[in-house]
Amino acid sequence: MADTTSEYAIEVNDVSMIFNIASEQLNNLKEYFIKIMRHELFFKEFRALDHVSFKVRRGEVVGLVGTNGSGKSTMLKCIAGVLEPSEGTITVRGNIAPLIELGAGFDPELTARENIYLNGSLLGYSREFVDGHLQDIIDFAELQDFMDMPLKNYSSGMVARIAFAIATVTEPDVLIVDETLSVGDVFFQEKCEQRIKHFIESGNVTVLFVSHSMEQVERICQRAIWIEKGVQRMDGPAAEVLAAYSEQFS
Ligand SMILES: Nc1ncnc2c1ncn2[C@@H]1O[C@H](COP(=O)(O)OP(=O)(O)OP(=O)(O)O)[C@@H](O)[C@H]1O
Repeated sequence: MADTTSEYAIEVNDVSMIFNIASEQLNNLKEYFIKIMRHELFFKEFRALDHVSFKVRRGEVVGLVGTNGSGKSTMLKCIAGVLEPSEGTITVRGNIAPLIELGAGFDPELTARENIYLNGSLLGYSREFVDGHLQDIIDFAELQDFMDMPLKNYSSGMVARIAFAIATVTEPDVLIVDETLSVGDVFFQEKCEQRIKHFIESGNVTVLFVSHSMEQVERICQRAIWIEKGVQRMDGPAAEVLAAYSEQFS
């Protein structure tokens, strides 16, 4: 049962994520095993997140910004529970709808319709729930004529449509949106933004949003957190953080 007493939906407490990366380039698995057996393979630590802490209030809409490779997706994956942080703790209160990796939670060999059931079950929806909401999902995605086509034949934008439609068919407590939406066409992006705005207006949904479009972050988010090379640089009102972020690179 979710703890609904705290005012915070997300608490990130001193989180670091360390990846071990091979210190040399190997061409194939055979070379890799030979090196391992000979104890010749060395790893170096790479800190993708370095002591990051922040709290997000219930109903708050927060944008994560930063240049390529600065750790935004890693942060979202840790919050979604896909990755376990190397150090620190994360608490999420309520059910979470993560839209972080396009195609995650889908089977390319199955049809779109079958994938709706598969992905729905991963989000914790019962079969009866999906039965009752199937038409809403199909209508929102606008893919009625493609429901019996295997997902492997879908374009990335079509997959994004299905993924967003399933994850948002009911109001989640926490919605996490990585750049998955950017592969959708402008009309679909606009439709998703309207749905996110509707959630925001309800005041019940906490949204964590990653986008490289500063204009979009400023339009949707009240607050922004800037992460650069794994380090939290700034946390504050979206307009102020975005101004400092642009200033840095101008
Ligand atoms: N599984 C992994 N193993 C090793 N390194 C990784 C792994 N996942 C991510 N990284 C590294 O961590 C860093 C942060 O990556 P991340 O995807 O979180 O950045 P990002 O801010 O989301 O970037 P972008 O804006 O390009 O999407 C990058 O240098 C990336 O190469």
